[in-house]
Amino acid sequence: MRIGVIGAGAIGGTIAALLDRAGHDVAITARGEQLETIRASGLRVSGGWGEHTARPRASAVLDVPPELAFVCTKAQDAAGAITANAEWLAGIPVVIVQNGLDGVRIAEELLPGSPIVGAIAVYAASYLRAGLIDVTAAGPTIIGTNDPTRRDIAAHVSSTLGAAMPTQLVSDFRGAQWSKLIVNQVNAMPAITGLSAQVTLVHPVLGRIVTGSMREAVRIGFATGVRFASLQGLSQPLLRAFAMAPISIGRVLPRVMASRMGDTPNPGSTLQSIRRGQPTEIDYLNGAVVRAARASGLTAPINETLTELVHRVEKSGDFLEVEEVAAVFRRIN
Ligand SMILES: NC(=O)C1=CN([C@@H]2O[C@H](COP(=O)(O)OP(=O)(O)OC[C@H]3O[C@@H](n4cnc5c(N)ncnc54)[C@H](OP(=O)(O)O)[C@@H]3O)[C@@H](O)[C@H]2O)C=CC1
Ligand SMILES: CC(C)(CO)C(=O)C(=O)O
Repeated sequence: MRIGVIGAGAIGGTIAALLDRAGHDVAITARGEQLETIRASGLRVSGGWGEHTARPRASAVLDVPPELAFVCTKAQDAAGAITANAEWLAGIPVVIVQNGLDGVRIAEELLPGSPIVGAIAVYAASYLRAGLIDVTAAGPTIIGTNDPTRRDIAAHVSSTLGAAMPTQLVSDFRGAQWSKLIVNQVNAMPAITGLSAQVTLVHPVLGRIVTGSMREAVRIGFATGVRFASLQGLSQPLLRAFAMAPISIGRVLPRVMASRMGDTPNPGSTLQSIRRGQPTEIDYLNGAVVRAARASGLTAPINETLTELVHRVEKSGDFLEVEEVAAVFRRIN
């Protein structure tokens, strides 16, 4: 099948390389050094699913019509990337592989004639340098749609991608997005401190703050009627217990999440953006929790503060020491 992958970073690069290995005719879009390198020496993926170097067709915007496309940019770049490729995306199934809550809705607004399918990566990948991606923890890609008339297209996407890497089809995509949003509470602290997700989750001070932000996000989800999907060890009953238990017991969950991440230090996709001097996706992660809270007349002070601190590091380029982070959170408690 002719498959377009828009944005060949950590996730798009993995999807493109593995679809190529599965025998598909893959065209990618990329920019700058990434585009030059992939054109010159291909796209190499290593780690969780083995080694493969793909030599996909590579351009700044698609220049051949795909039969299926994956949009794999960070949330803040998706609208621009979709608009730039709209000519070739019209009328074909478009899969939005993105964290946060808004990706599918925005794509549906931009591409009213295309069936949009949502995807959530439940694996971890690092964009090490141009043309080189490392899968640091393998896991499935969750595929779904909230539109019952699009379920057959979601199933088709799941079986196509499933021949290249593990997929899981879900009926409640919104519930899966919210569960992943809770997992993505692990992203902010590495971006603020420069430490790995594993280190921050088990850290006595930082891990307690992350536990607080996760509990805040879960409570807001419940208050706004979310039914959390079972994903990465999280489930509706577990999250209910997590939100209600004393924080000392709640601390167990981030520790379990850290152990599930394996030994390779996981910077998370947000710290990877900071390290490259790029804007982060934080307004679509902790920021999404803040917006959901406001829409229901609630507040999310921990998520709001984490969002502000990530923006501070984005601007200054300087990570915060643990004591500085602790002092900020003492002020809001
Ligand atoms: N990395 C991970 O482990 C995981 C990431 N995710 C999620 O997956 C999504 C993608 O993240 P990730 O792969 O890490 O992000 P990356 O930043 O590694 O990759 C995004 C790529 O999109 C490119 N891009 C942006 N705009 C355009 C455009 N208009 N045309 C062509 N290319 C473009 C970027 O290029 P440039 O560098 O030039 O900006 C970059 O190469 C995010 O929502 C993230 O939260 C989910 C689970 C795990
Ligand atoms: C869960 C995690 C941290 C995996 O890397 C992720 O989704 C991300 O990096 O955005």
